[in-house]
Amino acid sequence: MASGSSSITIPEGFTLHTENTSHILISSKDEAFLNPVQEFNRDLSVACIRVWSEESDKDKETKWRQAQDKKAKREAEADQKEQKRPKSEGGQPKPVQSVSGAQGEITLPANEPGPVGKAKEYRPYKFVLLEALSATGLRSIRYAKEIPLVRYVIANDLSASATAAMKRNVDLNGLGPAPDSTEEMVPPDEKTPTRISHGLTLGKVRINEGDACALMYNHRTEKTRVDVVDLDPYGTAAPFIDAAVQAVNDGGLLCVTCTDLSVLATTNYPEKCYSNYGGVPVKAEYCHEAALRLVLNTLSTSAGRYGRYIQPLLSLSIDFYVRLFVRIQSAPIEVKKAASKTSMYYICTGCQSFYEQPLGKMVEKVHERSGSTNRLFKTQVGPPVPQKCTECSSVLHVSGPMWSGPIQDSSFISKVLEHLETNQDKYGTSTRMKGMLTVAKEELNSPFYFTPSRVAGFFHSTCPPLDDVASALLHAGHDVSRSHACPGSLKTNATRQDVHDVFRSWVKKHPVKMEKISDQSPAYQLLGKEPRVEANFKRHPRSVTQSSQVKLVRYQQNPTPHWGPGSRADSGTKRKRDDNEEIE
Ligand SMILES: C[S@@+](CC[C@H](N)C(=O)[O-])C[C@H]1O[C@@H](n2cnc3c(N)ncnc32)[C@H](O)[C@@H]1O
Ligand SMILES: [Zn+2]
Repeated sequence: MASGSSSITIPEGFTLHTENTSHILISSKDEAFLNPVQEFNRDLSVACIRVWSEESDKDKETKWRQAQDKKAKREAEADQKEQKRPKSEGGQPKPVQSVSGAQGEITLPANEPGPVGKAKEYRPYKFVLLEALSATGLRSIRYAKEIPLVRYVIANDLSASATAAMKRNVDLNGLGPAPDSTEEMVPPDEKTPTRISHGLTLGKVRINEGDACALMYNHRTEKTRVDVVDLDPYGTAAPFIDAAVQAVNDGGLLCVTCTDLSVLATTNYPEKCYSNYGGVPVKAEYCHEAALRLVLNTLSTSAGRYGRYIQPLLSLSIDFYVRLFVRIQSAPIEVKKAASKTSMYYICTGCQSFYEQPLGKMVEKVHERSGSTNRLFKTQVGPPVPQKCTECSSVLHVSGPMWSGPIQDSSFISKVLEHLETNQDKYGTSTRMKGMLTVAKEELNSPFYFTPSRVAGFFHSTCPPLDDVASALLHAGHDVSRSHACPGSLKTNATRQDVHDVFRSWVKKHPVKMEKISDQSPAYQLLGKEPRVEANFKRHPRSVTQSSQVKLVRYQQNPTPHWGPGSRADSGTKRKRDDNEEIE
């Protein structure tokens, strides 16, 4: 077992790569893909899955204790009844004792243990994780070593050379089958159905060679579902999403990477974005947030087909990819709400104002007599805007449909930050993790961010300081936050007209040379309107938040030769590189 790299013998033709707790051998034949730059993605995933597992274990323990208390109470009541029955009917009075449970003081027969005494102690819930596209197995190995509640990880890859590398790496880290194990297959009572377990090794990381979708479809029944699915493909995760949303247990976690940002975050390939994600991308500075919302829309609509819905916990746009963590649950009423969390957006080609067109709405009606709430699901009125932008009269483009609901869960993110606070030394990229998570935690969930410099560009004006713009919006009664997706950006629940009014007020104090502005230009239209209220630029106390103090490291400071999503390894699955998978 490799506890420290010094004790490892490196075979000829291999080099040792160490990331955090784990070591892998890299063959000179380039047989499995590894992108060292993705250490941040793997660190973040270890932390998020760990926090998710500890939180879901706490929930399970609470439910278990409540069930124990209920059971004890039921048994106590049954015994009391028994005592009251006349002896002639076989009633047996018993001496009694009192114990405290969550339900208060419970009276139990003295010779029977109460909830505490009886308690088979609560055993923490150990979970199963499936990494559908594992390559060298580094990610799976780290999960198995660094997340205490992991029962086992199923590490899968289609490529024979990748699974050979994985086997070597799993053994190197001491996570393979026990040396005395004679079994070759996982027993049938395990989560893995026997029909797919052929060739699946035993141990804490169990290797499967096969197609990711076939494996996940084999885990879609309630009995065979796993707790966490991780998709970290080349390019898009789209082909794997239908299978993945079915393979996750209720309350389980789905982690998704997509590196095809030239599809998701530019308008160079709208047709491809539509076929992969069922939505059309945005041409505006907030394209990275739109990319997250497009992927969430795919997850939501795919889950909805199976009576399931998504709860986004953390959605990050990082370097050349997006990484999302969503909880999957089953509940018909929540599935019905999905259309009202989905919108098309009309995006102005002149000033990037956006106009939201939700696809559905939910109307709640409280029944007068019973007080019960009836929920009705309706279509939406539209369009939300005339044919031209009401701010600058430019043409509008349609984008979406995409997810318009919350993209961050601040209470989940706070827990990940708490975990990080006491475990900073456990992650090589903890400074960057803290920065991104702090901004994401405070991020407003309403779309979309803007940068004062870009808006100033539309006005042909000087650029007001970020804090001045934030203060003006706060004084006007709006909320503001930063966005993790773009340094120097602001999010607000104010409309673009409100934001533009702030700039119109700014321009009154910092005049623009109108002689240089054509009367046909968007700037002329923007400047031609009077602000409805004069902005107050005095520093607002809430303009300085925790996240304003974070220097956002959006791009890796020293891009290495591995920068970018990388190309496929020279394996059995090698195919021509898809130009759309890399963002320039
Ligand atoms: C980007 S790499 C995975 C990197 C890995 N998750 C990590 O963190 O190092 C993608 C892997 O997916 C595998 N792959 C591609 N298509 C697949 C499929 N349909 N089923 C299973 N594996 C597949 C490739 O062989 C490759 O090893
Ligand atoms: Zn406009």
